[in-house]
Amino acid sequence: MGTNDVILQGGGEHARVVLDSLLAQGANVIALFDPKFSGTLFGVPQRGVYDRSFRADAHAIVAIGDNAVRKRVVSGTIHRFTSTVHPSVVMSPFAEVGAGSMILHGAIVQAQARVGEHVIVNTGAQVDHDCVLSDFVHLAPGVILCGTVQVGQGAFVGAGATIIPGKRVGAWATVGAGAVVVRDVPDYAVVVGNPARVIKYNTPPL
Ligand SMILES: CC(=O)SCCNC(=O)CCNC(=O)[C@H](O)C(C)(C)COP(=O)(O)OP(=O)(O)OC[C@H]1O[C@@H](n2cnc3c(N)ncnc32)[C@H](O)[C@@H]1OP(=O)(O)O
Repeated sequence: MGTNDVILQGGGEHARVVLDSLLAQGANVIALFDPKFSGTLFGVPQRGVYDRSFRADAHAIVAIGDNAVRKRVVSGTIHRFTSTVHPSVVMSPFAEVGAGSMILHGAIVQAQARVGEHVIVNTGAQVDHDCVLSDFVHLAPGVILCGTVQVGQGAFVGAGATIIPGKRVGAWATVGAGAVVVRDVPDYAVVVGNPARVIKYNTPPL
């Protein structure tokens, strides 16, 4: 019993690295909830559909990579949220990380960066000084955010993309893998290439 006890919503691919991160931190992960899975994952029981009454004292993380799905599942979760920061992360003591966020293996979060709630900073991603990440953002592996970049709610930045200082990625926008963002990205825009250009627009999430 106690605040070190954690449950995960989600049992798929992203949940594996989140579970790995929590176990490396010494968290006591007591259950995974996902209707698609049963059995165990890394020794943790997978209990199927989310049980709102299960161990109300435990904390939760929604370990789902898709930003819109993660937002929806967060709104249906009544457990209090915790976050995970893998021990290999370089985290400035002057950075902030919100509840439910996942700062994964080898990431760097620099001074005065502000990471919102339910954000994923994936393997080896770099968030430099004074960046602001809104809730439900996902930075894929190897992303580089230079200083003072802003990323709007629900935006997804693909693997290895770079965003130069001071630019803004709009809400629910998508930055393609390997893109170099040199000007602001509008809300919902999908941008690719170097320099990144808009190729289409995402549908706003329900
Ligand atoms: C641990 C983890 O794995 S976390 C997950 C990490 N995942 C990623 O980083 C995935 C990033 N996703 C991408 O880059 C995708 O290609 C997206 C989201 C940009 C576009 O995907 P889709 O909407 O399916 O677009 P689609 O594949 O139809 O491509 C549309 C056009 O853009 C081009 N394009 C797509 N992605 C890129 C890219 N990253 N860079 C340059 N051009 C691209 C395509 O070649 C195509 O061009 P064409 O119309 O001339 O043929």
